[in-house]
Amino acid sequence: MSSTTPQLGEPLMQIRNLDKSFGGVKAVDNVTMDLRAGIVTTLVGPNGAGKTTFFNLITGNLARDGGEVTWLGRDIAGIKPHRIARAGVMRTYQDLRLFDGMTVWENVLNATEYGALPLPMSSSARAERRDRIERVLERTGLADKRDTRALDLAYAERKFLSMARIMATRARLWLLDEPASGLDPNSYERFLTILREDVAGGVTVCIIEHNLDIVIGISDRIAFLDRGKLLADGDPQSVLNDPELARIYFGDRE
Ligand SMILES: Nc1ncnc2c1ncn2[C@@H]1O[C@H](COP(=O)(O)OP(=O)(O)OP(=O)(O)O)[C@@H](O)[C@H]1O
Repeated sequence: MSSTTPQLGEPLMQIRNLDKSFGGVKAVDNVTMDLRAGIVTTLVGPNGAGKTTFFNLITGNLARDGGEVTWLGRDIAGIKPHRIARAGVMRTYQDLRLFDGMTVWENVLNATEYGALPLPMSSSARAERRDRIERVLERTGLADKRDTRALDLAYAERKFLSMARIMATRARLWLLDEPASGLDPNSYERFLTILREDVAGGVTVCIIEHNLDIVIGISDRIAFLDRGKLLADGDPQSVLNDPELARIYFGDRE
């Protein structure tokens, strides 16, 4: 897939009338939204709202029932997840999906092989990639753990390894599924710093998050899903101050 260079605020990914049902459950119901260059969009909503299913649909992990998803103007229907990743759309998973028997270094290296890199690589490209991984390990606090197996890392280190895998690629869109859940305050600050730096460097982020402090701390825009439907999509204050959405979010609906 080729790539063009959208300017700040232009749509990178356009999602139109996206649908997915599991049996009788409409997990994603006619969702239309844009993910715009350089913008942090937070997906919020109660458990079972369809947030992870939405990610699975736009990364090619699940086949949609209907609707359209374009990346840099091209329809990505039927394209395999690894090819969508290579085109610049990378994700994390709630359950992280690290390679537990591989070291930190090997986990990150593996991700760069699925990221938006031209293959095969010249020796200078390999050296550049090595430097990039070094820098990412420094920023995520994993430099001293490079030879440690993922299995032997602490909880927060595993979360950062899943971030490092994305950071080391040249992905332009990061889809993060609860990346900060359960982090201690120091780790959380490190996470926010990384996110802010990389967004300033041009990365676009869509993040699923339940913690409202985090949502307020990072969002340019909030998309609110409930029972598969996109109920709101706008600036953080207007979404968070909507009493009806608060009722749904906090479980006090009629
Ligand atoms: N593979 C599947 N098979 C059947 N039903 C599914 C499947 N995946 C999701 N669902 C259902 O689709 C709906 C949306 O689930 P999804 O996991 O996308 O919600 P979510 O907003 O990510 O929830 P949470 O915040 O709890 O992670 C739920 O009713 C869920 O039970």
